[in-house]
Amino acid sequence: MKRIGLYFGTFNPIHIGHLAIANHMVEFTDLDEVWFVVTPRSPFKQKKSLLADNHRYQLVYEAIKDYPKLLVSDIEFKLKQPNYTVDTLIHLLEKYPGHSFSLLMGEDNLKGFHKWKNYEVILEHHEVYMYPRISEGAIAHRFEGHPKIHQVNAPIMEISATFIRKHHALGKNIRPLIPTGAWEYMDEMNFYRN
Ligand SMILES: Nc1ncnc2c1ncn2[C@@H]1O[C@H](COP(=O)(O)OP(=O)(O)OP(=O)(O)O)[C@@H](O)[C@H]1O
Ligand SMILES: O=C(O)c1ccc[n+]([C@@H]2O[C@H](COP(=O)([O-])O)[C@@H](O)[C@H]2O)c1
Repeated sequence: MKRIGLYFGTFNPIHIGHLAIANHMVEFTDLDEVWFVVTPRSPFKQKKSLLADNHRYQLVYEAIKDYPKLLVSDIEFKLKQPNYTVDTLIHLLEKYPGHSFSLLMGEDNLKGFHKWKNYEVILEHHEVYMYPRISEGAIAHRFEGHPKIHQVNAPIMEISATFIRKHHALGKNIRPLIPTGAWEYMDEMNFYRN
């Protein structure tokens, strides 16, 4: 049985913070692979300056192509929007009965996890690997010491895609924040210029 860690996100665009987390998880936990699941529409997010699904997918692909244990998935492209993780997990289990699927989640997202669709169902069937983020608020009591939620001491890199999009459009050099292959594609395609 292959142990897969799922890293859900819009990746608009992918940046070195995402890559560092995915790589840390696959190197320092029992996971065999991490799959970046590119989400067409996240339930709680506005569709602001969101690049087309295939372009965000390609950016992730370019960023991870030299990392054999990291993969990208388009499983959500054909599913109903907004994309609820519980529904995608059901789909993945049907498609890959021989794999086990865990979730990678930042501490910030765990703080809002009780608002996710059927989060109890997710926790019943899947492990969560939580990594630290600088954020406000507290983790809900019900998740503290939860047997399915594992804390991983991954490095904290406080970079956001919003910052990257904004400053790239203003003409700032944000190149070090984007993995090389993804940067080349983004630059060539003129993404987020205005
Ligand atoms: N610097 C970072 N370090 C670790 N995790 C991050 C970082 N930035 C975002 N994440 C997390 O990675 C996942 C995918 O990120 P996503 O692309 O959806 O959001 P984002 O990078 O915060 O983008 P935006 O600024 O457009 O909202 C989310 O769970 C998000 O919380
Ligand atoms: O299933 C849900 O109810 C749900 C609610 C919020 C977020 N998610 C997933 O978490 C991912 C990261 O969320 P966000 O809002 O930090 O970009 C997003 O791409 C979705 O796949 C899922």
